[in-house]
Amino acid sequence: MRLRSLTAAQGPLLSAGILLSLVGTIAMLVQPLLVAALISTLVAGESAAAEVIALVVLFSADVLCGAVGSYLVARAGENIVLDLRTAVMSRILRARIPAVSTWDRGDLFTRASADTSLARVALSSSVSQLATSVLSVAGCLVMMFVLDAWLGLLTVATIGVTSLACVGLVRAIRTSAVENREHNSDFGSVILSQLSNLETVKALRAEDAELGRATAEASRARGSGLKIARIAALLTPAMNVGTQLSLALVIIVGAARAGQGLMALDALVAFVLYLLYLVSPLVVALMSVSQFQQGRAALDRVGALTGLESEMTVAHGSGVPGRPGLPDRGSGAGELVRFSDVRLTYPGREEPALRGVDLVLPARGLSAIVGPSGAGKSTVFKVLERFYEPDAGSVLWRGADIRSMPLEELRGRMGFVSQDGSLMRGSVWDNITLGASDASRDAIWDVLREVGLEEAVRSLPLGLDQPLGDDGAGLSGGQRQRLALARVLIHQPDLLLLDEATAHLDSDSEARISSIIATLAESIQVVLIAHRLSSVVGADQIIVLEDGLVTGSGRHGELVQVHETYRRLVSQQFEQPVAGH
Ligand SMILES: Nc1ncnc2c1ncn2[C@@H]1O[C@H](COP(=O)(O)OP(=O)(O)OP(=O)(O)O)[C@@H](O)[C@H]1O
Repeated sequence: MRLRSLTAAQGPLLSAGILLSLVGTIAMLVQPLLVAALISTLVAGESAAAEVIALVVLFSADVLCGAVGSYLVARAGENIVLDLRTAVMSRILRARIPAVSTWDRGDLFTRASADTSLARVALSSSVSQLATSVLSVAGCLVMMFVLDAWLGLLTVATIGVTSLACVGLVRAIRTSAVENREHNSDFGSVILSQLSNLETVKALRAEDAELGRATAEASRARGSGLKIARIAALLTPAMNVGTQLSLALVIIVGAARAGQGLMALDALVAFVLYLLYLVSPLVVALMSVSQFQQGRAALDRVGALTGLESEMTVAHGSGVPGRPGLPDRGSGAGELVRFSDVRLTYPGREEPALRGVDLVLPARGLSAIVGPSGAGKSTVFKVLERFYEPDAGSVLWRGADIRSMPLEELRGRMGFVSQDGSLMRGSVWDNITLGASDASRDAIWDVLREVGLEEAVRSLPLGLDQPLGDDGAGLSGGQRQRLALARVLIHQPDLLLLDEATAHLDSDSEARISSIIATLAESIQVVLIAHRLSSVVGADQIIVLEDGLVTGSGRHGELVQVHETYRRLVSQQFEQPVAGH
């Protein structure tokens, strides 16, 4: 993401807007001169029609150019925000999982939403305001010196001292703006985590504590926001004092000079008009420098996301020989996946999650990975999906190293369903076509039928267009899981990975999903991670993972005979005494 090039793309629009605003400013600058000419003509008792017409034209040009110019600048600003947001989201969505997981989610959220919006101020409106106001100030000063150099010097001396004092205020605003962005971001992180865990907060009766946490963060943001407001509030009055002082001096000295015949009366009127015109652009110039500083603080935060490492940089051939592209479905001797001595330690962790895993998944059938909590079961899936790269060892897909394959195609051959199904905001249709935008209506109904959801979806008030909310609200837990299953089946995967996909379901829903899985396992490889061993006893292969190592594999009957940990897990689940007996 190159911020400069994003702004450069809007350069023509921004320049056109600034140019028009400048034309408007020039039209404004000429007005006092015309007023002076009008006065002299009237005093001389001549016709002032030409001056009046010229004044009307100038006023109209001032208004029209100013309005169109500021619209173009605003448009360029909105375009910059859009480009910036697209670039930021492309960075985030294409980043490597380990790179993203080092960031706080709320922080990423604020950078992508609020900070990109503030960046617009820095890149468009404040730049344009600065250009027009600096031109106005310079133009006014030049005209004032042309009218009367002594009065000009007097003005520069009084207003100059005030402006210098204000520059210090602007610097202080920048420091507070950086602090305020951080505080707002912290507040965003807190509310994001609270919104994602609203039910847990309620169940734990932690509303008051959480409200306290949110209020504390909001108060910190208010504190730094007020600090900015206090400094910014001083800017205009400080400038006003300078102007009033200068106005009083100009009128006194000007009147004296006019009395001595050193200055014409119409020139004095024009001078005073220029002085009045000078104040507002001067304040705007200072304010836009302060706004620019605030926008820069936001822009720096957005720019920091350029450091997110993209998956594209690790997607292909990390020094691993092998032809690119996915191997044919027939290759690999009926073997779909082979892990050989796979080792992985998560970034920032000392203990490895996988210590040399060896396993084989055939092209068809049902495999289960079982083992104690923290044994590394989910990590096996993460390695397969290439969310994390192993530190050592290799993973083969139909005989070819997965590092030599296009990431998109590799993931396209796998379907992954997590514990909660992770439905997205949107309709049933949006969820099923996620990553499969070209799926036909018939194909969608086919997969819904396959997972036994056709009736349920047809009975929804809006059918496929029924909005589901963030977590699929509107569907039962079992239906959500089946919808998540339908969403991956539409891609016709060769390998289905189910991470505790039935953990939250009642036995009826679990049985329905188990029967769907059994049917699928006749044609593809299905791998289950399951704590409930009842769902894996019929598996063709059960892999026992302990502390990052495969300590056994086989069918249920065999493992019960020979594997100590598996026997213990089975006895814990099937032979628990019933409460009260
Ligand atoms: N993103 C991560 N960053 C750092 N450590 C992690 C991460 N994910 C998992 N771990 C650690 O790696 C080890 C294996 O985790 P994993 O989730 O694979 O275990 P699991 O067998 O699936 O556990 P469970 O059955 O409880 O879900 C654990 O010690 C865990 O704390």
